[in-house]
Amino acid sequence: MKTTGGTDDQKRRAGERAAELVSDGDVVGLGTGSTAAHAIRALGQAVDDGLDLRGVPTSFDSRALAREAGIPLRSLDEVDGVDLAIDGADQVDEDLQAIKGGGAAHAREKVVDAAADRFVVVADPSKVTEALSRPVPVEVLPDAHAAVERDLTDLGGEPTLRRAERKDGPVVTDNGNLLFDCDFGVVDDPASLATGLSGLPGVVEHGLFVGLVDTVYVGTDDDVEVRRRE
Ligand SMILES: O=C(CO)[C@H](O)[C@H](O)COP(=O)(O)O
Repeated sequence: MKTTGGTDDQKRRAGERAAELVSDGDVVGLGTGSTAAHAIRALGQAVDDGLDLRGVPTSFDSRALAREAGIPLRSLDEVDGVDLAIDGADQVDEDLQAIKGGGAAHAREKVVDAAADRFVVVADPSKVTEALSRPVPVEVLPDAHAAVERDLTDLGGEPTLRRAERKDGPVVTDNGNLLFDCDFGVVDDPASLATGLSGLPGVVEHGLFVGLVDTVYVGTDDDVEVRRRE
């Protein structure tokens, strides 16, 4: 369930500008998706030019891309901390609360992004909204999917099992789990919905990122707009 209302140029501007934040010696969380990919490629170029950094990938795809770009990689348990994480988002509101998981990678993304001293979202203008309203991705243990589906409905959502596009059957995440996209309409109180979702047995992780994002880089047609959490 990918959305991509913005242009590749807008995404590239955001990703490349965020990559400039990385300093020599940094450990960098490498996000997933088409916008974060621009940051990964720019970091690969910086490594080529002599920058010393280690990347912590958030998904199968970001690992493959970073490897191809020549970025030295580490897993989260091999580093003492993460200086900066750069990742995309499906929607981000005025308080820098975000919905992620369009690429089904939000569980690992949340672990890496939350571990970072600074978490920067890179986005195009189509991702910026007054209030979060996209369906929230919810990763679930396969054996629990029927029970979680009922619980999500009880929470006021309309869950849809995400199905694979080029295979019969559901999307299976990098962690071997299933995924619901759960429509809650406009999310008036993301923090309380996040608490409710985290409390459901069988839920591995949900795509609401509340209180985690420090800065958003929005690539426009000719510049990058920077939004910071107050
Ligand atoms: O959360 C994500 C993956 O799980 C992505 O960061 C999000 O879907 C944005 O992707 P893109 O930059 O391609 O629009």
